[in-house]
Amino acid sequence: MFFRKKTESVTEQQPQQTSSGLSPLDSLRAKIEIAQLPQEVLDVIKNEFAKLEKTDTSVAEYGLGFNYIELLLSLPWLESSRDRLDLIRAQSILDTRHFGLTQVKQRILEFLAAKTLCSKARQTVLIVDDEEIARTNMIHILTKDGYICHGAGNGAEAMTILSEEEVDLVVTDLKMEQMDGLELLERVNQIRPDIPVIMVTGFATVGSAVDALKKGAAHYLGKPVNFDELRRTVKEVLEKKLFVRMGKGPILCFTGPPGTGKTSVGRAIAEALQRRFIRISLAGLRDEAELRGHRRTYVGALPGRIITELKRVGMNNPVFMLDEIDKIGQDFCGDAASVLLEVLDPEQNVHFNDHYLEVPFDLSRIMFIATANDLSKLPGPLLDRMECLEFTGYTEREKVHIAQQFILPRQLKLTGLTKDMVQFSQEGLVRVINDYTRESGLRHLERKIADICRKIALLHLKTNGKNLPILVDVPMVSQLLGPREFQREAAEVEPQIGVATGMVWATTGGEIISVEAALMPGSGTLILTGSLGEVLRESAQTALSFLRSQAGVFDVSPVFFKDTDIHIHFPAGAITKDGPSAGITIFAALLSLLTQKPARRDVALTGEMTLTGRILPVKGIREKILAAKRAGVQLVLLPSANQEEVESLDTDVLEGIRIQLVTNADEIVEPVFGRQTFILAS
Ligand SMILES: Nc1ncnc2c1ncn2[C@@H]1O[C@H](COP(=O)(O)OP(=O)(O)OP(=O)(O)O)[C@@H](O)[C@H]1O
Repeated sequence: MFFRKKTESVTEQQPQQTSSGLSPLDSLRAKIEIAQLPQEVLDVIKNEFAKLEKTDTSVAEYGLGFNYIELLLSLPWLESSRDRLDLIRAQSILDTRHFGLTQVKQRILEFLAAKTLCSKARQTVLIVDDEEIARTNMIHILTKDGYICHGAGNGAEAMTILSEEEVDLVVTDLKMEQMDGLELLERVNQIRPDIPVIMVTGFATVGSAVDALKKGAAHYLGKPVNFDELRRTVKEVLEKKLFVRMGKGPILCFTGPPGTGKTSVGRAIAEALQRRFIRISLAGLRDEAELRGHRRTYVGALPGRIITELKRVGMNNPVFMLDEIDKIGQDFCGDAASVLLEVLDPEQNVHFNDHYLEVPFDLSRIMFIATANDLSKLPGPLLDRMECLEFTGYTEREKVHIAQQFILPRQLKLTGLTKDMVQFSQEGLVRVINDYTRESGLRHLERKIADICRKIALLHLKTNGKNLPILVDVPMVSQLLGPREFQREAAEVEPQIGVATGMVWATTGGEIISVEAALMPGSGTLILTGSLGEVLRESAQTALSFLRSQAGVFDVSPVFFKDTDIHIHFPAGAITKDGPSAGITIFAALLSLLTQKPARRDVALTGEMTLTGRILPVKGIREKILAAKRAGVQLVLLPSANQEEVESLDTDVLEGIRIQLVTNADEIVEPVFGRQTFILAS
């Protein structure tokens, strides 16, 4: 056996001889000899291999060292796919895969346009050499490769050119009159640290090379210059710079409720660019080591998920989606924001340190996209670096359209059915959307349609293909999916005393909540229950105080809180509720309770309330209106300050629902309780 004892699980997988007849060690040596890797990685591998040769195959370190070298050899250090920067094609891919999302698509195309221009701009190289022939030859070779080249005979001339021209790279001789290469390097580092310098010299010694690299040279070439090596090095250094430049700018972060197309748009971007696509979920990530790997000294150490995924796809420039970045575990061990910034920031991720690898890996070529349902959960420094694109919930009409155009064809294909075998009526789809799903996105709708397709496939086989095509209309939907799962709760319940309908924004999109208030003998205590955050508790206090201070205006007893307790409850404990936007709904529930007048349940409210009864603007208007429509609400009361947002909404969103804007708390009385229900004291 090749490995024994402690590394038994590794042992069994390692053959004594490879299929080529070589021992595993010889086979590894052969792989190292032909490997095309960056020099610093090769150095580490060779070092490690030398240790391996001296290690007894029976000890655990042998297996660990072997696996380590194999991993280093298998990573895509230099393998990148060539970007296809064709905007018309990108637009067509985005359009054929996704309905709507106009603003998101537009922003993505702008993003790709900037990248296209950036990648097409010619880069400029400054060649500094006192030997005219060497300088001219280098200029000739690099000009042929498409670079704009300038020449200088010494460091001083080079500094003049640098002050006048935009230069991307300096290639300089070491020994020169007036100002030599090292001094030039130091000056460039001081005034333009973003310009890399490649040092070329005929007096190549290890000492001078180390000196130049220590002072910050990007590379070191011996003289006479091997032109192939020069071209390769210049290309490598400039490409790196270009990737950093292209990667600069904000990181895209897709936000919005689940199932609104964030992941599939990410996939479409990868397809448009012809890059590989990786998606990892950060939900519940607890330990920095899951991203960055464990140090090799730990038993069972492994590289982190980023490196593991790069190895899997074999390219170093995929579109990498960091899903649910807002759901990193609360008990994260280490500083989540700084790890993510190190991964995402092109300035820092050029030298990404995976603890297992020990050699920095360059992540700057990767196009990272983050997704989040709730931006408020993101640490500030991280949020600052991101450009957020909002994916909003879909209207019923949009859902029907997407189901017909995208989801249905996909599900029919997956179940082996065709359009000739099964047809969905529009009403059938609307029934599925309204009675079997309650969501902003399309996740459950897709699941329900898949469910129907599977049932029809079974029916088809049982009946030997008779009764084709099967029409999925309203009765068929009920027959296949059983009793409806959701009710239009606002439309179908009677008005009740002490209960008002509100709209809240949750990470799953807009939601309808009912706020319940009850009065009981007590000592003037306000009891609040139902997964409430601190801000919401304060809103309840404010609404109560406003009502107490204005008791006469609203025709309630001025001492209603003397020998009583008031309990306000927010059912649907699973939705965590916070934020000030329920203030006006709490007020409506309290007013109903204290005046003993039932509040209309098909009127939904949202708005922050001040102690003087003013109604302040709130967020998530579109999502809240969509949620109200899903629940069968007839009239929505919104703060007047949200008027502009309401006016910018698509007609599709506003169809089938009435909107009334309100500025003060007393304006809600008539719509919620009906005309002349009780008299407001003037
Ligand atoms: N505008 C759209 N056009 C066509 N299909 C869509 C659209 N939006 C979403 N879909 C489809 O809905 C399904 C769910 O989308 P996706 O997985 O991308 O959602 P998501 O926003 O990433 O959800 P989560 O936040 O849960 O990860 C996918 O099958 C996707 O193709």
